[in-house]
Amino acid sequence: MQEKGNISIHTENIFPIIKKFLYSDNEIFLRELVSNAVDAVQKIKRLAALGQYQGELGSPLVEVSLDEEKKTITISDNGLGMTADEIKKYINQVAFSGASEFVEKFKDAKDANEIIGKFGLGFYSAFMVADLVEIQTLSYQEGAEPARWVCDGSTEFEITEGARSTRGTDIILHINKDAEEFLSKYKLEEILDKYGKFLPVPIKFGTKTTTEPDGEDEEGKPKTRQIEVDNIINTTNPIWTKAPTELKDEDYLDFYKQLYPFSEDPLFWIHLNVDYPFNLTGVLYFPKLKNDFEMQRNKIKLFSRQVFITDEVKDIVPEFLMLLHGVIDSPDIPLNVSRSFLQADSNVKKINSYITKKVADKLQELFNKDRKSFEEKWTDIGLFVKYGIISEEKFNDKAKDFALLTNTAGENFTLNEYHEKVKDLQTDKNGSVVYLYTTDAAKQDSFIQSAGKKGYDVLVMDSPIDNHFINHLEQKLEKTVLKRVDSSVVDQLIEKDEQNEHVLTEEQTEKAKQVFEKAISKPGYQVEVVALHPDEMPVTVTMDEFMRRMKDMAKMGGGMGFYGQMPDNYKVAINGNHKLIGRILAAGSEEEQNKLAKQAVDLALLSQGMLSGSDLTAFVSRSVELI
Ligand SMILES: Nc1ncnc2c1ncn2[C@@H]1O[C@H](COP(=O)(O)OP(=O)(O)OP(=O)(O)O)[C@@H](O)[C@H]1O
Repeated sequence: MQEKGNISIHTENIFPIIKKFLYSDNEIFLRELVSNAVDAVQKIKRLAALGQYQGELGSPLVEVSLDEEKKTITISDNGLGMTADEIKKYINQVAFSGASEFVEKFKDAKDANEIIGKFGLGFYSAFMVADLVEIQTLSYQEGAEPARWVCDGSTEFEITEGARSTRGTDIILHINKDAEEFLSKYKLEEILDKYGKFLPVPIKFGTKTTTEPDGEDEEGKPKTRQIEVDNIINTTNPIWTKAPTELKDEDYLDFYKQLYPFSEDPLFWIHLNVDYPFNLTGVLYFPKLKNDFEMQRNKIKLFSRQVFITDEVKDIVPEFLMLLHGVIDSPDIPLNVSRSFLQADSNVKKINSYITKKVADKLQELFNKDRKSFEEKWTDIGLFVKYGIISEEKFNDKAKDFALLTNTAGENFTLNEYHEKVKDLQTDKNGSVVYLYTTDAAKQDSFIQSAGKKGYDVLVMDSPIDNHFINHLEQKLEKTVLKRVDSSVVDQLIEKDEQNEHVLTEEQTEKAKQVFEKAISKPGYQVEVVALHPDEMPVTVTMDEFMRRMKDMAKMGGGMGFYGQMPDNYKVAINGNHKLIGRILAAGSEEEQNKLAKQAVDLALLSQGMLSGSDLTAFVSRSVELI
């Protein structure tokens, strides 16, 4: 048997595509060839199960071996092998999908999908690293002859009689000069570990030494001995291939540790399992969030039939769940294709919304089943939920029932509960319910206290996402506005019909305004005399809610450049009912008035963490003097 020929279907055009576009990373040749070997082993098992192969199956095994001297890497399997005709058909006719014929032939078999090879190009990735590729193979078919195929990466090939005496295939790669880095045991081990750690057939790479018990010595103590065993690099039944009912919490936690050895235990997990209208299994974990979000992205590993593909799951996993950890396995995600294609793919879209729905359902279930524990985890979960609420309408529809608002007392409320809680006291004269919030409870403490005295409740909105969440709430909730607790003096936070009066005469009011304007003598501060309770602070400095929000957005790069450039504008509210104001007005000299007014303003700024630099120094020395 000797035959020479040309590989059909414009192979000349295909090689550069394989090299450049399909596989940006040439290490994946090993993934492709090992996957083919795994497929071959699974196919023979299937044939045996269907009664179409009666011979000895042996233990399924794929072996990767390295010969540094000969500069070869060999991938061997005891799968179904190929006849010379099959080589011509499956290997030579590149675009002819061998798998589709296989499926056609066994289409009545259950799980035929499982064995579809999707691309028909994987084998040729060998030429990314080899300048000569040889196949030695013996088919399972009765009376089959061993066959050998050899190709140097041009469009010419040669088929001759082969040397293999047992069923299966060896793919021998003669590694080219540019790819010699792969002729290293460590490099291969690393690649196998990356792509093959969870393949469904044992993958052997060399041997390793282990210790096993070896009877007892003369004194009756147990003895051990060292033996060489196959170095199997993979776990063939990772947890996502099992049914949730077979698994205990420890199994999920162990698997998490295996994937992320240095991480704290996750908060909870979701086992994904769907076979219609697409195939997908996996386990997604909610990690404990650290502040360094960037570090926690790209922690979801994408597999296709247990072959690791990538940890860039953008588009497949909704953006707001990118901080989740775990694995997703789906043969229905197109691989090796460009991002834009992936975005447009209808399966990818379906998978994306499936994951969104599953996560929402799981959260709802946790909330319903054990609200206390849900609340305890809220600091971590809340970030996902808020992000999801803002970015995905469908998620919002579900999440609005379990999203929580937390107040300064640490109590949690659903959106409906909170509305009920505050609506009586916190409805303004226009009928809008005003939710008060703090972004920094320590800094805004004096305002929180004042609000508290009025019976108002204050929410804590201090996570990085709350800025956006606040805007979202205002859009979604009917007749509801949110105001930061320090955006006005307490009486003006929630405007009511009744107007309070202060005790100063018109003349005194005007005088007080002048004194304070002079004492401040800085642009951007607008002085106003207001009627607050005598126990409230004599002076309060605030920034208007709208202005502050716009400025915050500008700082975060929200396209509000105009507001970013506006000077800071503050309101200085003088409490006409505070006895200190009367004292200032009654002070002996103008100088004395000025000093006291300055002191009162600085105290207000100090209590809000707004006093620093030379102003702070001046305040301290003035205080010393006054004592
Ligand atoms: N080790 C092997 N044993 C038996 N047949 C093989 C082996 N490797 C490749 N083949 C045959 O060659 C065909 C083409 O392989 P190739 O890797 O190019 O495409 P594929 O396996 O169909 O798809 P892909 O690997 O891209 O998912 C396979 O479908 C299979 O029929």
